[in-house]
Amino acid sequence: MRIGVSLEEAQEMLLQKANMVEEGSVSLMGALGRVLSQNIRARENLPAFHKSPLDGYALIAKDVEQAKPSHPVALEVIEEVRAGFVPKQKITPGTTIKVMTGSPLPEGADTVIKYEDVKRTGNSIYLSFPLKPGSNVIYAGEDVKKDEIVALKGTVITPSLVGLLAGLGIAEVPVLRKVRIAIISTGDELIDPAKEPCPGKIYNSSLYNLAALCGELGADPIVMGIVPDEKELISGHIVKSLEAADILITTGGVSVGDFDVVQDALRQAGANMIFWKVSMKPGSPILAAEKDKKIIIGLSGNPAAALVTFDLIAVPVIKKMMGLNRRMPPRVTAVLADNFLKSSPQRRFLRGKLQAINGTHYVKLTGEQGNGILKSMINCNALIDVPAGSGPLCAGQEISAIIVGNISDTFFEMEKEIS
Ligand SMILES: Nc1nc2c(c(=O)[nH]1)N[C@H]1C(S)=C(S)[C@@H](COP(=O)(O)OP(=O)(O)OC[C@H]3O[C@@H](n4cnc5c(N)ncnc54)[C@H](O)[C@@H]3O)O[C@H]1N2
Ligand code: MOO
Repeated sequence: MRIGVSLEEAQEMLLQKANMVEEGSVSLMGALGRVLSQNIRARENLPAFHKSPLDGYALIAKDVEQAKPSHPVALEVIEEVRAGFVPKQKITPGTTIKVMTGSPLPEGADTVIKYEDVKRTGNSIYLSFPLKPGSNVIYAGEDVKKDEIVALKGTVITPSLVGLLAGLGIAEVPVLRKVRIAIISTGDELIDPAKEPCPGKIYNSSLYNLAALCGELGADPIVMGIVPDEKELISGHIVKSLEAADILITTGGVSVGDFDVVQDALRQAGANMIFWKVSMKPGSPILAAEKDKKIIIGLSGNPAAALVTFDLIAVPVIKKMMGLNRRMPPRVTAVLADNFLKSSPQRRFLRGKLQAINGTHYVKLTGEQGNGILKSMINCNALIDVPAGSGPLCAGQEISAIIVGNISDTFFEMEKEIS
């Protein structure tokens, strides 16, 4: 076991060990938010056939090249075709077919003119101006060409992709199975928020917060509940969790107190320790272990510390298991909007809100920064990365921040394929 690693070493060690879950498929209606396990290639052109974008008449442009108001050109209407039906006849010189918006372009036609621009008398229409060949035609493959890759494996299925796949006639989508994440909260002091308050006890906030974060990521949280600070009990829950889940997250009991027994419980459960303690604040006592190729991350009990380390260390691991190409949170350079008067002997992450004001990125602190403060996690979308050895920070200075949560990270980086 390594004791006292950098954040980047911790991330790298766990990413190397994380395994992607298996591939499956899902029907298109349930595909939103899932991760593609294969590139999606169009089997057909979209649209599949040339069609009319107007209610009008399909014709051969050459037939009307001499049309003028003083010498209108007449064409014979030989058929009418509605959207959803195929013309039975072919257009030959001197003829036209009445079409509706979305109708297939009749064979032989190269142009469409709208109803309002012709005069109809009986079975004839009269045009008083010429049209360029190809006017008012939607061509087959104009949107997507047959065999074109429309979505990359390792990306999340968005509502617009669901729409595009439907347009391409793809009803079953290859995706990775949802990652199952077991969550255990350790601590004699914890009670569920549904229980009556009790002297000395506190409500278990982290379990709810972490389960919500797992759900937001697109994973399935398996809530194992509260386990008292007893090695045997925790060890039993670790074994049970790993039978049901792909990865286990615990909170509490990772420091040096008499009842911080998670490390012993992991050993008793047969897990091998990977690291303990990361040089950062908050969340430094975090530990990681492995059993049967499954990763266990023990977050510190302090709620904000647990959440910050979950974002920075657990999320990239979970994203790799989910099959996502982009695992690491994006980083931005921004201007600090507030003073932060404490020095930072150790590397520190401050909770902030990234905003763009008149084209400049600013990060405003979201409130008190104590390791148990929950309120400043609300509205936190960025963690300011304060290097070890920094003095007080002043409003207006340039800082580096890591984007967390569900701000679309496509905003920060171009998508590329990872094979
Ligand atoms: N002698 C030392 N004491 C501590 C050190 C140290 O280096 N030497 N490190 C401190 C730091 S830093 C942290 S962080 C904490 C981490 O401790 P644990 O991971 O063992 O966490 P607990 O003691 O179990 O809990 C800490 C705190 O958080 C509350 N808590 C725990 N779980 C939850 C939950 N699910 N929901 C809400 N609140 C929770 C718990 O009641 C404690 O107040 O250790 C320091 N101590
Ligand atoms: O990890 Mo603790 O939250 O550094 O104070």
